[in-house]
Amino acid sequence: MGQKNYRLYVRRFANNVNRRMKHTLYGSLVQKSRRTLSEEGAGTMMTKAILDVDDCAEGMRKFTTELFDTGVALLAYAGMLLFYDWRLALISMIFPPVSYVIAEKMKVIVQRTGAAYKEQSGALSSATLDRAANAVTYRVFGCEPERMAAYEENLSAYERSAVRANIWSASLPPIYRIISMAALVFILYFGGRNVLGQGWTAWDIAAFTTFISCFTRLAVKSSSAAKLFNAVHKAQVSWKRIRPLMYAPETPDTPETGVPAVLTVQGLGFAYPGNETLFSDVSFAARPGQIIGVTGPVACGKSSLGKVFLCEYPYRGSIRLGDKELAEMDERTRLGEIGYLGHDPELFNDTIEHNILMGDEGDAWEYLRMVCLDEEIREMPDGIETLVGNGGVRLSGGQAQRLALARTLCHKKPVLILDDPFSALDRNTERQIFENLRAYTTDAVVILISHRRYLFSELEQVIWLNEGRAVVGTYEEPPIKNKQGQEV
Ligand SMILES: Nc1ncnc2c1ncn2[C@@H]1O[C@H](COP(=O)(O)OP(=O)(O)OP(=O)(O)O)[C@@H](O)[C@H]1O
Repeated sequence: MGQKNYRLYVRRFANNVNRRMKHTLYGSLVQKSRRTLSEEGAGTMMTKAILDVDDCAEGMRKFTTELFDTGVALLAYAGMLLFYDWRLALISMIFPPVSYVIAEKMKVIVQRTGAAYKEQSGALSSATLDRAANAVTYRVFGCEPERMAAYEENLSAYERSAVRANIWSASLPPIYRIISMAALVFILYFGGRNVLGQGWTAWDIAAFTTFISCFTRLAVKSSSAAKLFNAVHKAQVSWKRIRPLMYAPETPDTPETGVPAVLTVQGLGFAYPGNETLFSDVSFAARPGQIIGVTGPVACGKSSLGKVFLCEYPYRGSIRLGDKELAEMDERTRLGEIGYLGHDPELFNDTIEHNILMGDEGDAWEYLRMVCLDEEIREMPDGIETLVGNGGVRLSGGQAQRLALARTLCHKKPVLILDDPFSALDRNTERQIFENLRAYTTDAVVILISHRRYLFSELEQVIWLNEGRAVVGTYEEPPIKNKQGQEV
């Protein structure tokens, strides 16, 4: 009973450790930049890291349980054997360590096949995510058979690596046990001689059977010790791999929102690392309540100008909020100053309400009204409790876009960067939301990036970007010309 409780507690403890480690892991993966995640392959990274956490927790559990079970029992059995016939005991006890040494040598193969299996398992997760996310595109463009073949290849590679890894990890323990048990041949021979009175010690049949029984238990126990070493070693290797990810996220969930201040941009220039300058010498100032338009031809750098405010890459010149330089703020302060809505609505698979409030208290309807989405949501059978699906797949493009805007407005910051928030909307809806936006952001600077300009005549300032140059003025000012002298 006590033994059962002990095991139960250890298992519970290991489960808690596993859960906490995964919590930390998700936290630290979420903190990684979008660049790192896409370079390393989010699916592969997640799968490998999760399997590593499982191995660590399992190694720890086995170590804690078996150390008590196996260690104490082994000592007791060894003592008994030595008591009955120390010479025969020493001969018999050579075999279990031999099986350890062999297990140690074979570990390389077990680990190599195990690592290959994890690698394939990660690749399969990425391929599955890719197929699920792009299924419609593949069907529409008729690439389904090729993608299917590529997926099948991944699946076969996964099966092969799983079989290989399992064969090694499942077939070796019985072999170790056979090696440990090989000592029985000696026990039968020398023990028989003891019973006949010709051996090292005088035994009766009871001593003989007790010796065999003790040795059998010792061999069985020592094979669990070999398994234990394997599990602990596996845990060590896994721990080494995930250790860099095992730090608690530094950024708290909800940074405090900064106070409204004048935004002053001076001589701003930007280039992606290793690329040519995208734009330079952008200067403007904006007071809370102003909406600044950013426009220009395709790929001129509009979105990049918006992302500069996220400080993912260094910029030239200066962006000041009040008297504070953006690049010099710590991450937490900056998150409290800058709100950002990119092209991708980045909705998560939860209810409409949760997608807006993101765990905060508040009335989500207020923001749904602001983005003219309230009536459509009211007509849905589950209303504000409707689950939007991964990435908002159960909503139309325009609904997803407005929902993302509602979320950004719900978490208003002194500077709001909105990258093409109206691209999927009709003109009337766009105008209505624009008016609501203006009324709601009297205490914030809004940077409105868009290639649709008919609302721009109502903006205080417009930044025209083209071929690396920027002109800051109003909508009425003549547009800048490109290198061929044509108007943009
Ligand atoms: N992460 C990046 N690394 C390197 N170059 C990039 C990166 N992101 C964008 N670019 C390049 O920067 C240029 C400007 O891209 P950006 O998305 O800012 O343009 P845009 O004006 O917003 O375009 P659109 O009107 O199509 O939305 C493009 O040539 C693009 O290829």
